[in-house]
Amino acid sequence: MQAIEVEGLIVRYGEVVAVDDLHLTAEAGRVLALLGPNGAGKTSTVETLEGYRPRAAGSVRILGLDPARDHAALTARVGVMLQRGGVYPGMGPAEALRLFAAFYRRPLDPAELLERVGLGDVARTPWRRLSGGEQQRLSLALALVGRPEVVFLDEPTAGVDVQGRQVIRAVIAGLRDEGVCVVLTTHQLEEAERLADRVVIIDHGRVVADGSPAELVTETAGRSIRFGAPAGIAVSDLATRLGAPVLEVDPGEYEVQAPATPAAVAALTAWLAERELPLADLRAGRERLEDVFLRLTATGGDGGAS
Ligand SMILES: Nc1ncnc2c1ncn2[C@@H]1O[C@H](COP(=O)(O)OP(=O)(O)OP(=O)(O)O)[C@@H](O)[C@H]1O
Repeated sequence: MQAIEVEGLIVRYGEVVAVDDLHLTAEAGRVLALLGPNGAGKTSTVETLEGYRPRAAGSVRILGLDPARDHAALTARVGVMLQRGGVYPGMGPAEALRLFAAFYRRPLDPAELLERVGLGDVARTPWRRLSGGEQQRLSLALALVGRPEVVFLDEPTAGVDVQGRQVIRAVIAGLRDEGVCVVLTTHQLEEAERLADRVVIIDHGRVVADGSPAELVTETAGRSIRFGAPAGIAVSDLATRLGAPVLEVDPGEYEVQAPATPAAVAALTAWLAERELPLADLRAGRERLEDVFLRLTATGGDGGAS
């Protein structure tokens, strides 16, 4: 059984279709990152999966249950990390965690959990005096105290410093090892690349790509050659030589729109050498996840479904 199964999900706000026939599955012991530009439908999707938003159509199963119908049963098994907030301003992390722990039958030990998220030293500091990064780590701890089997994390490392990010990454890796299904939404592609086993890119309420970070970048590997050279060089005869369009995509950054075969790369470097032009950079291989993301979401969502 998949931890999460979504089929044909549609979420509407009046006339606005925020989620449009979305299909998604997620496994236990895996970290799935939901990526998409602003307004893509990530929050609407996640809130529906959490059982806080009604759906217009489609089927959603979380641990085999329907989050709308079986909300109470799922609350005990699903952890939701909210963007800060949710804690009385005068309450310290230790007290907040003890309070939340009391809602669950088999909670984690609050003191141990505080150490795990690196808040042992500020256990008694009132919430309003915690730094943004500490508040964020407390939100994470609150989502985990009930030993959830599925966890939804909304931008878990947003506004967190480097050390704090490392703590959060380690906690997420630990959840995966314990067999928890982790779904995180993020705008930080590097974070998705680093943390997630699987990345699902959403645009206009639909899935436009789905795969491991490596699959997403290799799928598109070698479709073009990028090189850096002096800005403004005349590239029309290079295009003729290669039999493919050559564009200056940014000043001094060029793209040959042809497969990155050894012959094409050799012809390109020979052409530069004949003109004694320096080669600042040459990329014939993989795109970064960011390039994949921009390409898939820049054209109105028709960049190619998986
Ligand atoms: N309460 C609402 N009423 C009307 N339209 C809404 C409402 N909430 C969201 N929308 C619209 O639905 C679409 C999807 O929004 P959603 O918040 O799910 O996207 P998102 O991917 O989470 O965006 P972001 O990255 O900005 O958080 C957007 O066009 C948004 O304007």
